[in-house]
Amino acid sequence: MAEVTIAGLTKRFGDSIALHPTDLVVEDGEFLVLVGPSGCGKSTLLRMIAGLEAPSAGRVSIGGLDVTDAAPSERGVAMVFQSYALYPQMTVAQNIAFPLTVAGVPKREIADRVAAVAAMLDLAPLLDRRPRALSGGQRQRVSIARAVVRRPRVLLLDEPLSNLDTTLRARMRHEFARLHQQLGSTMIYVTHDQLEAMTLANRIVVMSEGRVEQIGAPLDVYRRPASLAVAAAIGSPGMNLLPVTIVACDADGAVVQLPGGTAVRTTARVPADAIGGPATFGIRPEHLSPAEDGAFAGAVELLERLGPLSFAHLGAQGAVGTIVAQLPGDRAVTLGETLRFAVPATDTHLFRPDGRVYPLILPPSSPVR
Ligand SMILES: Nc1ncnc2c1ncn2[C@@H]1O[C@H](COP(=O)(O)OP(=O)(O)OP(=O)(O)O)[C@@H](O)[C@H]1O
Repeated sequence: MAEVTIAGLTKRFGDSIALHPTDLVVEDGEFLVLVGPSGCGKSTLLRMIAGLEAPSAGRVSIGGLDVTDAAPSERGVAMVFQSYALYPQMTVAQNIAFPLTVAGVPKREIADRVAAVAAMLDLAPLLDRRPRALSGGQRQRVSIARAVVRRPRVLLLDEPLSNLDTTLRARMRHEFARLHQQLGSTMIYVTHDQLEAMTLANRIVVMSEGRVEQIGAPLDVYRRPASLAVAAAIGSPGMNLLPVTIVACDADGAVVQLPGGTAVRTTARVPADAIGGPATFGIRPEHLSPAEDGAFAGAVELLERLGPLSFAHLGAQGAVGTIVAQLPGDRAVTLGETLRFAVPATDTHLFRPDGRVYPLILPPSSPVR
């Protein structure tokens, strides 16, 4: 078993707090992704699990054993970093074998294990090469092979793809998904790339300013962000955000006034004392549906054609940045043209002034789309 449990884990650097007290249970065999903006504490949390950083408070257990005071080598974990420090004078096979050689594993077993890992990561034809004769993606695969050859109970990955180009990143994302299926080991993966988080994770942990903001399955977090910080971290292009005034709330939810004066319905439940007050209204680009008589209008300032779909950037009064609407790829659009969109109440989000989301009113029978 390699469940990872952290309890009250905290890290201070002098007067600043990199990680506020945090509790988290990573299930055995789970692929957990820590995501969030630069400086939010992802690497610090990972390094404390690895034993590379000592916590200021709190405990770390792996497989039911408290390892808080154990050396990194005694934890049964392996870590893959963004920069893959391979030994230049060694061949690929020797690089992969290195941790086993150091541990005194018999030569015959080393050869078998290196061959098995090389086959898993498509490195077999490259075993006799030196690192300088490899591409970036191949080098990163060697560093992953070197980590997994030890058969760690937990594999920790800190932005392992951030030095690679887009095509290689996509390919390596598939490799990680496959590797996880084959190894079945617990994986904790740090990234600031929400696409990696969405596609790889069993569960995402969204962090902001040294705190866990939300934990959940990728689609649940995408559909129901618990705060503005989560809405900003998950989704590309991001959620459209507009400052609004709450004008009413009835059994179906709150009605808000957009900066241009238009009233829009939401399914948010707000307390009576919030009526008349400010809030932040959110809607994702794919939920602004073109409609002649739609409540929301904006002039097209920029059009990004991606092929199957396009993103129209609209000038909109009071918006945080431009408003982005997703359109069919073949939709004819002229720059400067004003487009109108319906704003379906069930696809809206409403955030309190402190950034937390207002709860939603949904009839018990209605499925969460
Ligand atoms: N050794 C250190 N000494 C002082 N402050 C540190 C140290 N390491 C990290 N920090 C601070 O702790 C905070 C969290 O850093 P951390 O590296 O965990 O963030 P991150 O979310 O992994 O960011 P990134 O995506 O940029 O790697 C940051 O404010 C950082 O400046």
